[in-house]
Amino acid sequence: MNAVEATGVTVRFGRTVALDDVRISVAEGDTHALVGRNGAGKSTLVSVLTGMRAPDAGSVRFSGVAAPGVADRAAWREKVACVYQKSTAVPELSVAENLFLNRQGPLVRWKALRRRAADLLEQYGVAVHPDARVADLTVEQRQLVEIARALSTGARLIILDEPTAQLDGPAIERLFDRMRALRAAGVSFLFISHHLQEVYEVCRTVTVYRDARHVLTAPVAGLARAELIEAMTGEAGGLDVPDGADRTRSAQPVLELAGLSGDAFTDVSLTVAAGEVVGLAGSASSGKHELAETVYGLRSPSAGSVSVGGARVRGGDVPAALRAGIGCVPRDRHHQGLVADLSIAENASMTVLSSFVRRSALRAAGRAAIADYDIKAAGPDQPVSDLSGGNQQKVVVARALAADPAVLVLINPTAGVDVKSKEALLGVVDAQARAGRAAVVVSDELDDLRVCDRVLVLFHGRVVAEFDRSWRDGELIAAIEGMS
Ligand SMILES: Nc1ncnc2c1ncn2[C@@H]1O[C@H](COP(=O)(O)OP(=O)(O)OP(=O)(O)O)[C@@H](O)[C@H]1O
Repeated sequence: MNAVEATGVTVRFGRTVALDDVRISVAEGDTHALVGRNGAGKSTLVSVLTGMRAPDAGSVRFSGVAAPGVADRAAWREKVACVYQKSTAVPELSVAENLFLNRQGPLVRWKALRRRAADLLEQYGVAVHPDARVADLTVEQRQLVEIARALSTGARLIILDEPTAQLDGPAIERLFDRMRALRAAGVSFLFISHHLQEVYEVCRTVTVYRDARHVLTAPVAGLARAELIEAMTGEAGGLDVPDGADRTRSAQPVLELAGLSGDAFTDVSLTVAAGEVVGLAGSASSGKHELAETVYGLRSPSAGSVSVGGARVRGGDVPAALRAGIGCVPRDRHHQGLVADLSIAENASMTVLSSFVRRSALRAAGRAAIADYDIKAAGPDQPVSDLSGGNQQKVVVARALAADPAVLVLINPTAGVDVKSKEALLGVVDAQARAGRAAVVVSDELDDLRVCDRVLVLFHGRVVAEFDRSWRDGELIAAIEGMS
């Protein structure tokens, strides 16, 4: 029996066909991966499978029974739940309130509700207090609360949309252990990820979509990585992430941090030379994000200084950092990244907007960004809100580079970006370094760090290790986890 079976699904947005007669079936108790390049149609399928959007054609059945009508939200919640990268929980409410949101009757009996919440959390082994505010939970805790909520409404199919994007290594392992235990209890998962090694680690079956079409469904065991990538890209041949080993760098310092301290990090001194790429790695609590955000002016330092080309940059002032030549790819494209209603051309040129007098020049710059960064879009005038997540991320990178900054600070630059586009984005970082720019790459993705000349590891706010190019995966991971 299939937990869910969708057939002949077509979805159109104006002239864009997001899904073209696709199918998917997730067997009961299976963990089924859905992969594909940015814009392939994965999120659109999720919206159909969760009843958020009625397809233009096609049908969905859960355990052989036709799906409820789109308006009947409660009926959908009993069938399927999706844990998105961005939380759908209400941050100001408590865990207990979120667990029973839309479920308690007209009379809310708080004491009973709290007790039921405590029982439920215990049943699913979620170590979170029912009175805790959701805003105060970690990403991992929040995901577990959402999974417990889904299971308690009776849903036996859980969709995880890039669940590991914001988790560190140990939290990812804990999530996978939990998925395996739930699978043994008959829960089915549809797992969406751009990390193919995760697909191999936790999934049994994989489906590939390409350009809105179904291309392949196969057992994961026995499917070679090269075959999987070929199904996704339509091209034979592996991937080639540039490692920049042949890059030359000068001794000329560009970015200098002197005794920099701030939110969650202490006394960091670092010099990045022209043509050099420095990686910053560390767990979620290591302070690496706060350090990078202080460098590009989002946070104020409590001590120390940031200088570019010998000139000190005013702290806590993003426009001042930009004027000093520091371009950034921020952590969260939803909040600090893009203006959803503006076009690709406008967003990509935001850092240099005043230099465009003519609309045609702006559009030409937008067209160039689409070509350079491999953005799947209808054209430069398309609002970024219409783009898939990975394609929005590419616009953020294009924007950071438009002003031709002397220093690039990139936080998780390839988050949500498909394997093939990752190659292109890291190629851009490599090319920038070759052109004499300096770059700081903040990431735990080993592929992102391979483009770096050296990698600093932070632990509890301090630099605890430094690796040159010859690092091995195991030793870097051990240092990130504080075991070196
Ligand atoms: N609201 C919308 N209006 C117009 N086009 C849209 C809209 N939502 C999605 N699209 C288009 O539909 C196509 C499929 O997008 P979708 O978000 O499903 O891709 P995806 O496979 O999830 O990509 P990613 O890996 O980047 O998240 C894309 O071409 C996208 O631009």
